[in-house]
Amino acid sequence: MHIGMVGLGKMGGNMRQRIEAAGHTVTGYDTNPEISDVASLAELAEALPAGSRVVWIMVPAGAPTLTVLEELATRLGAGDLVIEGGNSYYRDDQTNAAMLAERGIGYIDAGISGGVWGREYGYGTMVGGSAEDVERAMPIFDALRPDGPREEGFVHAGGVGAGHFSKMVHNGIEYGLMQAYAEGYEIIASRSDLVPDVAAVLRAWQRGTVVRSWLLELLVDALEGDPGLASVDDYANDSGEGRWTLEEAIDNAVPAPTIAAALFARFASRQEQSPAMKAIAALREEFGGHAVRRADER
Ligand SMILES: O=C(CO)[C@H](O)[C@H](O)COP(=O)(O)O
Repeated sequence: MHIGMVGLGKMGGNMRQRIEAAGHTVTGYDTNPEISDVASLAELAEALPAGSRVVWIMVPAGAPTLTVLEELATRLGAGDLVIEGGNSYYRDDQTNAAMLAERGIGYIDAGISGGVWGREYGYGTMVGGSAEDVERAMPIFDALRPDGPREEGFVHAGGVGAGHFSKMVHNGIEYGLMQAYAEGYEIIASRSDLVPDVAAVLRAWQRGTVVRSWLLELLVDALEGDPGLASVDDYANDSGEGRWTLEEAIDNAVPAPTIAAALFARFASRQEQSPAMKAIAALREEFGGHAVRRADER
């Protein structure tokens, strides 16, 4: 197949290489002219066969994705297909698909997991859209997914939105798993008098144990590269998927305390001081006369 790829950053650029390694042709567009094959989205559309163009969008979620979609709506036409591969909110997919459908342009939302390692190991791929559109793009999905049985690295999860919905929940789980490993790491590290090499314990968990996983391997790699994670600040950002997962849990009255705690722990990491903990310390003093550590005693 010959497809267009919009966004050639660390995800799109690597995905392009994996698609090409499988024998397909990719014409790429990026706002960075040094890595772009064409100068504009208009040129990208011209480089592909009209009426059967497939264009994969791999740019940051939100405004950048919407900007590309709005321009592609004017550059593509009936019979063409857009695959949106960023971490977009699944309800936005439904709006975007309706906007493109008015022009006869198909739409697939693709949740992609694999990070910077995906080029080598393949990308776990979750898609939403019509059976016809998904079938048409299947050679590309097959190129991207990990080697092995298709159903263990790819799913056509449902209609438009189902791919990004599945990826959103995947990322919510990611929050909870990372938080559990991080807390376990801190508890072991707090007893360096008893266990002097925390990384050795985590490394030993990589085989045979019930908590072995790729995230655990990555944590061991990080600790081996930077013992004690000395160069990393204790500040954790989030890109929105954990929040959306929790909004969905609330809307459907699904208890999700682990994912909620993991998200709130990230919020706490961004505070220099905690107004809530100040209030707790002040209240303990008010009702019980309990000692308060003053701000200048830090
Ligand atoms: O999709 C991913 C991994 O599966 C991204 O790395 C993820 O979006 C990072 O999310 P956050 O910034 O919220 O931790």
